[in-house]
Amino acid sequence: MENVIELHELTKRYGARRGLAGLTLQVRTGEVFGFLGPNGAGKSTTIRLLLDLIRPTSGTATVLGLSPRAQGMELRARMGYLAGDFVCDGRQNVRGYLRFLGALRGGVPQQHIDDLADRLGLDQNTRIRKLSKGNRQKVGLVQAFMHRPELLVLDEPTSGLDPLVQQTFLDLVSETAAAGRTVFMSSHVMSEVDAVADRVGIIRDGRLVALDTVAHLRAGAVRDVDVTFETPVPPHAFADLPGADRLRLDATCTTLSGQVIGSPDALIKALAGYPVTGLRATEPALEEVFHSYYSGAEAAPRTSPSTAA
Ligand SMILES: Nc1ncnc2c1ncn2[C@@H]1O[C@H](COP(=O)(O)OP(=O)(O)OP(=O)(O)O)[C@@H](O)[C@H]1O
Repeated sequence: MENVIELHELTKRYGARRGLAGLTLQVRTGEVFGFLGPNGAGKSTTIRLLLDLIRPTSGTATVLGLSPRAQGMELRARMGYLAGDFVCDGRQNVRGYLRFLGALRGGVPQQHIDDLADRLGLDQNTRIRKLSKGNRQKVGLVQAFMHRPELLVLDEPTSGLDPLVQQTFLDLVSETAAAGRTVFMSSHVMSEVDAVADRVGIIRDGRLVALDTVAHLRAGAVRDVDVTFETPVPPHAFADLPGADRLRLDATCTTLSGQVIGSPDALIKALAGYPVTGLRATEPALEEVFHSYYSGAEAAPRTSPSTAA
């Protein structure tokens, strides 16, 4: 199966409100797909439609080759799901609750549960209602991963988790993908999507506004650079570089500063002809690329006030 999720012209209206407006999207087997978008964009609506928790107004969704509506039971056994508003029965302790869910899924080895709980730092002896928000979220993560499903659908999975646990979560996602399984996760945290996703879809007002590989998005991202030279370089030394209008040589011709879009390869090769004493380059600001989609602009490079070198 090439595509684990296939959405075709999926539309959901809530009365007069629009939840989704004709979403067409494919998620490939074995990829980590990051689903991004501002508040109210339609991420949770999409995810609920995948699980048949709500029904579309029109359009179709196919998950693992099955219909969420007609084959929901089979589908849920093969999926792991973490809801954005994960709630669980507060009376049980964590171990009892996870065992119960494992039994519902046809039996999950206790070792899987214990390993996940240990890695996430979740005490299974605590009563669920006594858990903090972050620890409840860990319960949600364990139950989503514990049966090693073919497809994980995670709605805002790191909400409430501290940075160390977030990193453990990212490791779990990477290991899942390495094992050939698929992860579809919504997120507001661009850095985590940047860290683990193969592809990113950005949704706004119920529509897909961008769909690309993270590598490709990064190729259009901006780096700030500063270079200092031991002796002055010719005033037009870098004027022929692609994007040279974003680079500025100072009056003494000993400092070059500005921005590079995408690969810095051409700049590095041009610098090799001169005595460089200092070089600073920031990580590509992928967040800016995302934000340009969020706010409605195309992913155009930001405009620069700098003058040509
Ligand atoms: N049960 C509902 N009744 C009415 N409108 C709804 C309902 N659920 C969602 N909506 C509307 O549908 C749109 C999409 O909401 P959705 O929850 O899918 O967005 P989201 O991208 O998950 O947002 P967030 O990041 O805030 O969780 C919003 O305008 C929201 O107000």
